[in-house]
Amino acid sequence: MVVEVKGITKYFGETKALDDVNLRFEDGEIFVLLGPSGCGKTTLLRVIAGLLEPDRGEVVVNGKVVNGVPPADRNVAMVFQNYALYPHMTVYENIALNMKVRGVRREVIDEKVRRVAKVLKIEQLLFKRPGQLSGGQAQRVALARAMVRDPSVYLMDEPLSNLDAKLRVEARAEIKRMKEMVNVPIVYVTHDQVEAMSLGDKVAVMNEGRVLQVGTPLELYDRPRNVFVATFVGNPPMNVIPQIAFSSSGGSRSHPPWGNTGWE
Ligand SMILES: Nc1ncnc2c1ncn2[C@@H]1O[C@H](COP(=O)(O)OP(=O)(O)OP(=O)(O)O)[C@@H](O)[C@H]1O
Repeated sequence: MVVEVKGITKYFGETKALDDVNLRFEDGEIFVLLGPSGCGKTTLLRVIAGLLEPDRGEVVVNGKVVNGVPPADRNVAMVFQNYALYPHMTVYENIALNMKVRGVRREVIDEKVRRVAKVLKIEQLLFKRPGQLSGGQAQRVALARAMVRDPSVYLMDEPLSNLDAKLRVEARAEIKRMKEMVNVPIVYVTHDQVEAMSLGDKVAVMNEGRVLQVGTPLELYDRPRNVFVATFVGNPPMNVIPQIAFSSSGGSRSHPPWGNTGWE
């Protein structure tokens, strides 16, 4: 499965939430969208899911343009920060619901629910209700519910933000384990650069609706293309030292030493 976004631009009134975004998400990779609040990450996920139509550009799944295809027919699985589990159903019923609605046979449903419950270590929770679960357990149930669907792509919007630090580390390991099993792209939104660097196979750094750089965590860390990426990525953040710009030929200064800092 390959999911691509090509030249995606999206306005909300005067606000340009996305500005000519081009990305390619491939099988078996966790692709992190990293950027500050309001940079357009969630909007991009919603465009991929079909919950929003872009003003310009295309969403392409396995070579086919899916603009205009309703969300229900795009076969995407979304995992949000509020897990949106149905409180009146058991964990088992929550995980099984989508398959049940699609008319999957009961034996097949049972086999899938139990298999995924084993991977995510929630077998002992299957007959509890969401209100009886801790945040970490509820988060695993939400992941399990997404995993049984065999989607073309997983879209995850800060799914771990409600967890405490220790649980978050464990949950990241679970998402990595999940990646080994599902073999479709996982697009993962976060504003937390530690999460991005530890989870992402590839990371796109976004700001103000634009993608500033795409690379592996190491590439972004070692060779940031601009000051925004350099200061946003890495912990502790990189120090940026103003440099006086000289022209390369003739030794004459292109800027007075007290003036231009040499970077944007
Ligand atoms: N439904 C909407 N109506 C109007 N403006 C919107 C709407 N959704 C998003 N925006 C604006 O579009 C821009 C991008 O928002 P988006 O939610 O995609 O950012 P984000 O990077 O996901 O932020 P956060 O990390 O805070 O969720 C913001 O300026 C936001 O105010």
